Amino acid sequence: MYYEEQQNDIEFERQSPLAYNNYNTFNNQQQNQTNQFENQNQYDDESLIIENPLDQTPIQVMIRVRPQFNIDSQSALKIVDNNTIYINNNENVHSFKYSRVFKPSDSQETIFKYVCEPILQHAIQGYNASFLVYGQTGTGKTHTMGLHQNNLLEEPGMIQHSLKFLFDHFNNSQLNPEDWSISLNFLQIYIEEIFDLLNPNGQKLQIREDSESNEVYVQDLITVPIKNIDQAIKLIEAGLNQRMLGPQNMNQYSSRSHTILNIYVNQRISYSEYIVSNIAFVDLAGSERIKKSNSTGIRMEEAKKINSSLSALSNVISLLGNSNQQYIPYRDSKLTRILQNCLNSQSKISIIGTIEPSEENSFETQSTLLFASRCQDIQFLPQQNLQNIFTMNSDPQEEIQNLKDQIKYYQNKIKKMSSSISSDGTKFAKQIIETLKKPFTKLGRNLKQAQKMNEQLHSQMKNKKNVQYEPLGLYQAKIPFEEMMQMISDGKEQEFLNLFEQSFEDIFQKYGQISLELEKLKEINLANQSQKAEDHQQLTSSRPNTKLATELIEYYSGFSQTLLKQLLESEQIADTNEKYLLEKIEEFNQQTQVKLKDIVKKHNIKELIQYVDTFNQTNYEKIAKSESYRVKQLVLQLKRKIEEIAQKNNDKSNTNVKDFLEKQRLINEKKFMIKQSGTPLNNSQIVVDNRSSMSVRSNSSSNNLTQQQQNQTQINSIPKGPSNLKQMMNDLNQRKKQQSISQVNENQENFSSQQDDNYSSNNINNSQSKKQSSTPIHIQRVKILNEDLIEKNPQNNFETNKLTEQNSNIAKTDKQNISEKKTVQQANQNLNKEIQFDRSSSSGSNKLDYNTSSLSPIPQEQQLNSQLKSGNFYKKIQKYSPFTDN
Ligand SMILES: Nc1ncnc2c1ncn2[C@@H]1O[C@H](COP(=O)(O)OP(=O)(O)OP(=O)(O)O)[C@@H](O)[C@H]1O
Repeated sequence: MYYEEQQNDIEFERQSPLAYNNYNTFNNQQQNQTNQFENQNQYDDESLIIENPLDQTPIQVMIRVRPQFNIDSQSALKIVDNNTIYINNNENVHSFKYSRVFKPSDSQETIFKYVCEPILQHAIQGYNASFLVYGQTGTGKTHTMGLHQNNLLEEPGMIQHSLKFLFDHFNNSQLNPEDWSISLNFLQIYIEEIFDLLNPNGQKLQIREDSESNEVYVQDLITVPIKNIDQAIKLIEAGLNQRMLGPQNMNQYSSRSHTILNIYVNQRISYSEYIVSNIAFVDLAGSERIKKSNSTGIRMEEAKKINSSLSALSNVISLLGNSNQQYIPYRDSKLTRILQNCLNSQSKISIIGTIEPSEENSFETQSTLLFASRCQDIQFLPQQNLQNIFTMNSDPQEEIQNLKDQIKYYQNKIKKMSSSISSDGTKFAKQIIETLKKPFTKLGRNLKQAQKMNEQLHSQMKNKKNVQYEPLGLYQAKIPFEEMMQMISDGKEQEFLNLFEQSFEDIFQKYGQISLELEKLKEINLANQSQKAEDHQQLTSSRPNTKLATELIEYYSGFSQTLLKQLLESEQIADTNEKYLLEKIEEFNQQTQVKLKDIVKKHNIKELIQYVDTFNQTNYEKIAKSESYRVKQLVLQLKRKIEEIAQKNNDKSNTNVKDFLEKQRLINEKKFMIKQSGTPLNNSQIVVDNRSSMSVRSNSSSNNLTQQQQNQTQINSIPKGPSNLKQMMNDLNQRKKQQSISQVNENQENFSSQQDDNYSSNNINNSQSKKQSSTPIHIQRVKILNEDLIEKNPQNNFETNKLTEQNSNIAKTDKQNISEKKTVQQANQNLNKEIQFDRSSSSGSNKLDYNTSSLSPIPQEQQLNSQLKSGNFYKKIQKYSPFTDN
């Protein structure tokens, strides 16, 4: 029964893709009456939210747009509403519709609420479910899943939220703890081989099928029962350490394998009955074009396998929705085979295509959008070619809003960062101690040796005559590491710093004492002429100074390297040039060593401590803040961009308004003049009253001359002389000319005279307005000769309107002309491309048999548009497979 309902849903969508919105709204209305899931009511305001997954289609396809990192690049995307997105792929603008389009500002929590929660509700009733993230490398698949190795708890994604949801659900349920359990396994498919991420011995695993239940399973894959979310996180963390990552041109930490985390929910529903549901979280490897990523060798092999398995996945998913399809090619790839239990029409499948806005990746973005469309098995909605209807981001307010959203997102990130700085501080202090432990212990050992040696010398001295010498005391220094650690754990940072400084000073004082003592011994020795040469030798070489100095330098460079490494790691996002980093480390080490050697030589403990302090402080601050600094910079840049856009918009609208008002004024005057005359200029005889009056007489009967000739004659017959109107017309002509020049300059447009001619012959109105506007008109006063004629004669009215129209054309800027020409040119180009494409294509069905030369520009454009509307154009785009490297 349920299956039948689902099939009906699918059929409905297939028959009427356009009605998808209505269907959802209708569906929501129905569900509102019988909504079993009270806790989902909070999303009722969103009309297209999945309210009750049981009544929905098995596949939900969504798009998540990542924030744009490269803000210098133009955005190729426009999110129209919760379901629609436009992409501008440089040639055309295409529209796509999905169950949901998530904006860059949508949080991880929002994704969980909309994508996972309804499906998990379904899963805990015993159904299988799968969540898949698909997209170009670096667009946020791993982020969406929450599988970034060091961020499992800091930026929880779908997995962490889902685990929490499941544990919360069962802990608060009526079920006895022994009647439910959750377990998980974690695997990766790398170059078509399966590896268990929870089993470090790295054996390749095989897929098997249970002969009785026909269930597919991975042999020897370890499934671990988990009691709480902490255990789960630890397991996932351990698994992620084994995941295949590869430095990829497009993403530094690119995942080169498909990763599948299976969560199994077991529930005992009666004395003898259990239900088990399998929820699969699939982080697909990043799709990429091999050419663009410059992959070679093993990377190329990886990329090929990734692309072919993604292709198989797309096939399987698109066939699932087809009720007539008997055979689903699960065996085409390991990915589809493993997911067989969750990828079927009885399970819930949720696919998120991840994309990013920048223009340079628009090709890949379009591939993801096409893949997603194909998966939802809903025919593409009629693809409007929106070219020249709107320009991407043409609305500055919208662009500003978009940037503001981004700022909000980054400001939240900064807030989070600053709250984590103090915990970073504790982490950092612990690291310092760990780093210090070794060199301090060594220093302690050195001191012991020095003390021993000193005692020896002391006894030697004692035996010598005339020597006045008292040893200074014990030199052994104990560093209270345990105590320090405790202080850090208790958050007593100040106390720790005091103790640290004190111990440090203590050890250096002792070091100083030894030096002093040895100096003294040396003096005595030298004073004692009887001292043998070898005694002297022994004394000098055994000075612990050198040893200590070396130790110190070693310790400091080790320590500083650790700091530097952290610093550079946090800066890596900003600069990933490895050579540059190595040089920086080298330079830094040299500087530190020189400085330290210098300090050690001087035995200046205070300076040394000071140096360490400032060094630590500046570096620590840098480490802790470099990331937030980067983000702050980004926010600043975004704000500047907003100002720029607002400024531009202001300037533009100001000039637009001024221009518009001026033009309006001139046009009105002209209209007024014509109205007063009652007869259009081009169809009347103008009688000039030399005593500053001019009469216009209807001339509809005297039509021997062509319209243009008449105009010209009439205009030429107007006596030249200064007047306001003349001035105005001249001004208008002048301004139009200037506007046209600047417009042309601005757009770098160069139309050949040939094109101009062609164009003007096809556009009489424009050519006339051009000619009229470029001819100075000298009118002093216009007098109506025959008012009645105009009122009574419809022909005259028509002509008046026509002239008014022509005159208003004068005020049309050349910009419009240019853009119209552009439309025509572009349409021509597109059509030519299409025709070429079709000629080279073997498929005859879409073949266009246009004779380009016989077509005037405007009909060509119409044909192209109708072709686009009928879907032919789109079908061709569909032929492109996102996985083949063209
Ligand atoms: N929605 C988002 N908001 C903020 N940052 C994001 C978002 N999506 C991705 N990122 C950041 O972008 C970078 C790349 O994301 P991620 O590694 O998740 O991409 P991916 O698609 O999994 O790439 P690959 O396929 O190469 O593994 C990461 O630093 C991640 O934190």
